[in-house]
Amino acid sequence: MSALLSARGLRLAFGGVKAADGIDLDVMEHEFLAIIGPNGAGKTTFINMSTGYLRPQAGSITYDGTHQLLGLPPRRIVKLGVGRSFQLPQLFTEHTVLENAALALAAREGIWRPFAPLLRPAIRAEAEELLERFGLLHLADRRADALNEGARKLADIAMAVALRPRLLLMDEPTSGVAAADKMQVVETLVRVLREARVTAVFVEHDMEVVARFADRVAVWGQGRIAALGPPGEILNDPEVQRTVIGVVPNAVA
Ligand SMILES: Nc1ncnc2c1ncn2[C@@H]1O[C@H](COP(=O)(O)OP(=O)(O)OP(=O)(O)O)[C@@H](O)[C@H]1O
Repeated sequence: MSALLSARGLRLAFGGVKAADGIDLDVMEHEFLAIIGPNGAGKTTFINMSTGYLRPQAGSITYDGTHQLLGLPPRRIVKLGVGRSFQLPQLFTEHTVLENAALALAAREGIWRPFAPLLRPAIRAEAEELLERFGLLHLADRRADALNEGARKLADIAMAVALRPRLLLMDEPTSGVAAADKMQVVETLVRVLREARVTAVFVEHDMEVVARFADRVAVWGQGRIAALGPPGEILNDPEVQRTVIGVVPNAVA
């Protein structure tokens, strides 16, 4: 496996707060890498720096061996194959799930006229196929603001997947999802992303989700990576259990 994303020496301070204090990280092609850590550790900042939403004061982020991401605007980074989802889903709430999917596909194709996408049979068919993969086809005609949080999160990630990313960075893909729905959402995500051979980085506070989803776990603490390794090792590390505030990790097989 080779590194798809390589971060080196990332530094970013907001006043006296060091949100990134020397981040070195390789994300390996096809892996699912979880980022865990206490509130304010700099997890979202790393995603924001990798996707063009924040520019570090020092360091580099190389994508696919050749592309230097720093300084590129978010849209260019998406075009290179780096997608993201946000903690709060970014759907067009007054549109249906099918319209949202079609709009994402149309954006990928450079079609920006509102409503036109669904008039194109090829886009409509691809939108339906996308929703089918995410188990959302039965909700195609539902307005996005009428979905429960689990479906909303999946629909949001479906829009990111519509852009055909090679690397997808997800900020808390299960936050706000009812406990009863959480594992179903995770199972769907794992299946779709594995099938599409997408490399995934995701920030997560639920250690059960991390144990189920991650190949490796990176522990963030005060802008630094405090530990990195397989979930069985990291989640059972007493130091990690102590420092990842408010989380008592379940035993991992
Ligand atoms: N745009 C900004 N301006 C000022 N301070 C910021 C900005 N973005 C982040 N910070 C600060 O940087 C630190 C790291 O924030 P970040 O959101 O990356 O943490 P996090 O680990 O994602 O936390 P959480 O788990 O609560 O989402 C925090 O102290 C935060 O207040």
